[in-house]
Amino acid sequence: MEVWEVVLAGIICGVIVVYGLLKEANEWFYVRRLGKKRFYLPPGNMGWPFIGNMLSFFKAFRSSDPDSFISSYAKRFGRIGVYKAFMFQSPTIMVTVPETCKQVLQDEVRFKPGWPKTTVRLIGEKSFIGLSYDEHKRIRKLTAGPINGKEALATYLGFIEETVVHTLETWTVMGNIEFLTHLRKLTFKIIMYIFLSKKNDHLIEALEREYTAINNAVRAMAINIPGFAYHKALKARKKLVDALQAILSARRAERVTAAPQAKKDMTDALIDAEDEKGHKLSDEEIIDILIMYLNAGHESIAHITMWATCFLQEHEEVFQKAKAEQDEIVRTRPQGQKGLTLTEYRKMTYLSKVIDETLRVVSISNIVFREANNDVKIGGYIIPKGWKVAVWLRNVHMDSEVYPNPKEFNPSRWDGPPPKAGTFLPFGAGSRLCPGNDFAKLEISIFLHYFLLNYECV
Ligand code: HEM
Repeated sequence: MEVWEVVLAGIICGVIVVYGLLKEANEWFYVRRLGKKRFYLPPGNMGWPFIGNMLSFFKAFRSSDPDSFISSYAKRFGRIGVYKAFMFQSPTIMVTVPETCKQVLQDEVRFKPGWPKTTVRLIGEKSFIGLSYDEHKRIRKLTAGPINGKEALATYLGFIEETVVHTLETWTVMGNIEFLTHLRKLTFKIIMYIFLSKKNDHLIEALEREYTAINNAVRAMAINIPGFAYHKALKARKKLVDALQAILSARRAERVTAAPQAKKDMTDALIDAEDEKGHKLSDEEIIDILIMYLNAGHESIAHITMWATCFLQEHEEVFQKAKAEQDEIVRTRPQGQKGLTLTEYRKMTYLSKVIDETLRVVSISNIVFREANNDVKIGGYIIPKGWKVAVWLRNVHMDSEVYPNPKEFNPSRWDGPPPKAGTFLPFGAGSRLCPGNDFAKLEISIFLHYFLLNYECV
């Protein structure tokens, strides 16, 4: 054998050994240390050191078939709805079918929020995703009613309507517009008014830009180097914190000198909030809660509104049916009544199906994260204490056993009785169910009402 052949054989053997070692590294490091418990882990694979399964995850979400990542597990291991993986730098159990997702979301004792550290750093340690069990309950009670309650919806309806009508009129004279960008501006304007009573366009545009930078990085690799999305997002968060601190300080100063206001917004409610021991929220806590609410309260609505508008445009029959319903609402309106009422909104039954179908097909919050407080048995397998749980809401909505022909946009699939518990989770479930779900549907409906009556995209 020639020397070069020996060297080449050595290199090939070396590469194979290193490949094998790297491929098993996460398995040895995270799985073997579980002792006998490891035999009760669900099937799956732990991917490569540090990056785990993230390369195939990103590849799928950048392709035209984002569901290929999770469906590859079902193909390899069967539709068992629980798989092990290594994602966002943590050993993770992925739950993917209605039964397992529901079990995790409804168990707030054995599961706490488990968002990747990088997401928590962007949204805030003191925001909802970082709050302890008791703090979370208190802040929910304080903020969910004033957003989603019947009285709140009736109060906000007028402002949402006025802003939508004005914005649509402005767009018609702007020529070609980037639809999502402008929808984001619209939805941000609305949430800024509700939380901070701010109508200043310049301020709203500046803050919305920072949110766009944050949202671009929520699912990006956490590389804090200039030029990378995560680095830009951290800088954007700092700017947001500074701007909100200035607003909050000004509000506190105003409240000392000015007479008490009859009209209070959510910032006032957060300043006034007190627990049973008389503790008030610090500025840091209020700012993180605001950062999360302002973000959650505009980004998803903008995306769902955009998709619903596109689906309506693409499906002539659905468009005509939805338009007929809105025409009828206006036609039967009492004389002299200007604008929409909550009663009219409740009559938009077909439009509600269009929105639910959009929420299902798009599944904008495709995954939510938890962490196991203890070893938890699920579907006959174990989720070890400290492991993350990725609750794959999108997979529930794309499950052909629940929704035949799941990729098809078909509002009529909602004609029958309401969906079975755990099969429709666009807003999550359990104690962390989205507190803005009714508000979101109201805002999307108002936009679509005016769009259907007076406009079309060209
Ligand atoms: C189409 C629109 C929306 C969608 C699809 C959506 C989806 C979701 C989902 C899936 C969760 C659950 C997260 C989890 O279980 O960890 C959630 C939580 C949350 N959402 Fe929404 N959301 C929308 C609109 C809104 C609006 C309008 C607001 C505020 C006005 C809002 C505020 C929040 C907050 C504060 C949480 C955290 C709740 C908690 O941890 O207790 N969302 N949202």
